[in-house]
Amino acid sequence: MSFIISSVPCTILARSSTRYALRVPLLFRPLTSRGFHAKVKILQKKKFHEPSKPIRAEAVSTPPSRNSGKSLLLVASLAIVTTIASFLYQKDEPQEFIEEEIKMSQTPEFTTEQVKVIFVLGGPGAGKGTQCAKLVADHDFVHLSAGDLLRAEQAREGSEVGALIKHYITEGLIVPQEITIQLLNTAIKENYSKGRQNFLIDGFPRKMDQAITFEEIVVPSRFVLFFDCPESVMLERLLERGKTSGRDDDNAESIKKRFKTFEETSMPVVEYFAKQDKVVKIVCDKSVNEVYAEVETAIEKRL
Ligand SMILES: Nc1ncnc2c1ncn2[C@@H]1O[C@H](COP(=O)(O)OP(=O)(O)O)[C@@H](O)[C@H]1O
Ligand SMILES: O=c1ccn([C@@H]2O[C@H](COP(=O)(O)OP(=O)(O)O)[C@@H](O)[C@H]2O)c(=O)[nH]1
Repeated sequence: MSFIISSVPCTILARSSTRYALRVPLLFRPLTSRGFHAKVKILQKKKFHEPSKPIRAEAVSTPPSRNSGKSLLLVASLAIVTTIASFLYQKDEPQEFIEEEIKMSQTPEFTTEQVKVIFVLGGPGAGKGTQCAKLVADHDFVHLSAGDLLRAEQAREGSEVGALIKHYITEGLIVPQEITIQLLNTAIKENYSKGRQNFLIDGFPRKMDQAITFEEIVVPSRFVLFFDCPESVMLERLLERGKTSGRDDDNAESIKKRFKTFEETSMPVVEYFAKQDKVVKIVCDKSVNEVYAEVETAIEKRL
């Protein structure tokens, strides 16, 4: 098997860590696989548990007794061991996973003939879900909303990542790509096995790492529908949606955070695809049907 570590363009690779390049192929494993769970456990530890205090700190605060020569030696040894252990703990992956990851190739799971993906991007409340629903009603598309998949996983009984997802969504942050891409990849595979080939991937990718990883290991996208909408319009729509959506993040505080994340983290993704001439911009501050007319034209031209 060839040892291709990454085909990411150098400029992008330079911005990401080497460990990122090694990490990517974990996503080929099913949601229940050992590798995925190991990765998720690492994520949970990183986000929700402070590393335990080194024993050294407690030892120093205890005054040594007179015949404490041996104890001091023991404490010193423990301090060294603890420091080494905590250093190792901070390192993400156990070595065995890194080695396993390097061995896996990075050919996308599907060709662009097998699976046609349109990324649907735009700020929160821009109307992505509304337009996707209309496309599904009129055309042969599978609509995969990354947010819906994450919310379903969050609500799934026994999910090991439910709490983690809830935290990220409420804070308006982007859930680690390992989770989202795994969910999308599984959904695409399931639908492809039933003969479905056209996919609207709604609200994804929202971060550069997701964009690169998905195209490298799942399938390159055909093009991007980008819903361009003023924040004031999105805010009004989200607050209205919040009255009935039951979503944890359709409230003023979360919305503010989501806008910030969109500008800082997701707009660079739109710009990245725009440089590849893959973005069709849709002005969405119009009626649903007017927006839809533009969307249909774009689909006819680009798919
Ligand atoms: N063109 C539009 N004009 C007015 N309201 C809209 C329009 N498009 C969507 N909405 C409403 O705005 C809210 C957000 O739309 P939604 O499709 O859920 O956005 P997104 O998926 O981008 O977060 C929904 O309540 C929806 O009914
Ligand atoms: O690829 C994704 C898509 C969504 N989210 C999270 O899910 C939330 C809701 O996304 P969704 O697309 O459902 O709603 P929108 O904010 O576009 O209305 C986002 O704010 C993120 O916290 C994420 O982490 N990664």
